[in-house]
Amino acid sequence: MSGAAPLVLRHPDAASVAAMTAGRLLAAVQDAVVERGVAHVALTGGSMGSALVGALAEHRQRGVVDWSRVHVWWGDERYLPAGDDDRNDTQNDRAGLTSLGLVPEHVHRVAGPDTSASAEESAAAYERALREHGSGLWDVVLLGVGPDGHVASLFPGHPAQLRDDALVVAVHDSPKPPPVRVSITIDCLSNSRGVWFVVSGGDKADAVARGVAGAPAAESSAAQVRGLERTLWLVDEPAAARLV
Ligand SMILES: O=C(O)[C@H](O)[C@@H](O)[C@H](O)[C@H](O)COP(=O)(O)O
Repeated sequence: MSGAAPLVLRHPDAASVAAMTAGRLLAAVQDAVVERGVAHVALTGGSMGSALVGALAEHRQRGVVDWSRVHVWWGDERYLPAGDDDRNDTQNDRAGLTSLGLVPEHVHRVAGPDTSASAEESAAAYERALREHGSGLWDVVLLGVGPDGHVASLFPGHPAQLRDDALVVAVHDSPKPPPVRVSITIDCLSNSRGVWFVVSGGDKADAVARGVAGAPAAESSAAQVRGLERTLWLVDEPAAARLV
């Protein structure tokens, strides 16, 4: 398994994971903007994804970042109309994303059925946007982790999990509702300086242990993703319960 070995950072609870990750992300984004003039971050859905955005929006030091130079993307999106309550970007917006000072053109949203004919068409469009507006290397990819070890919309044992013929794929019959999604692939997620897993809750303890240990793909999508420079597992104590 190539990439940086996982580094586990334990926190007392979910709020602490979100707050500490927000501080780390501000620093990483500031470094990227100062060093390279731009930062590309892939956000995650789920409760920890929105908790992180909320912590960013409330962070007293959020103003240190020139947000006009930051591009945000989503590691996955539910294939639902723009503004739908169950979309990851809608939930992130409501958590405070739109208060950061991002340039709307740098907030790269996945097309839903209201602006695309299919999830496949939406995935192809998102891939084109990545190739055209991305930097070829993520600065930070943020990933929540499901109890089954899924990340983004890549589920162990699902046909889309190990697709390596595209950067972005359509996902049907998702075990986690809603059933149709668009997801960045494992290879593309791994093409990042940093991959940061943000995980809380005892129901994730097995998934965290398998992810950190490098379990096979049939048991863990998380274990297949590592950053080129850093792989961080930002977890609370309940989620760390099965770590040796
Ligand atoms: O679209 C999604 O559902 C998310 O991207 C998904 O991958 C999420 O990150 C995990 O299911 C963890 O979700 P929680 O943090 O809510 O447990």
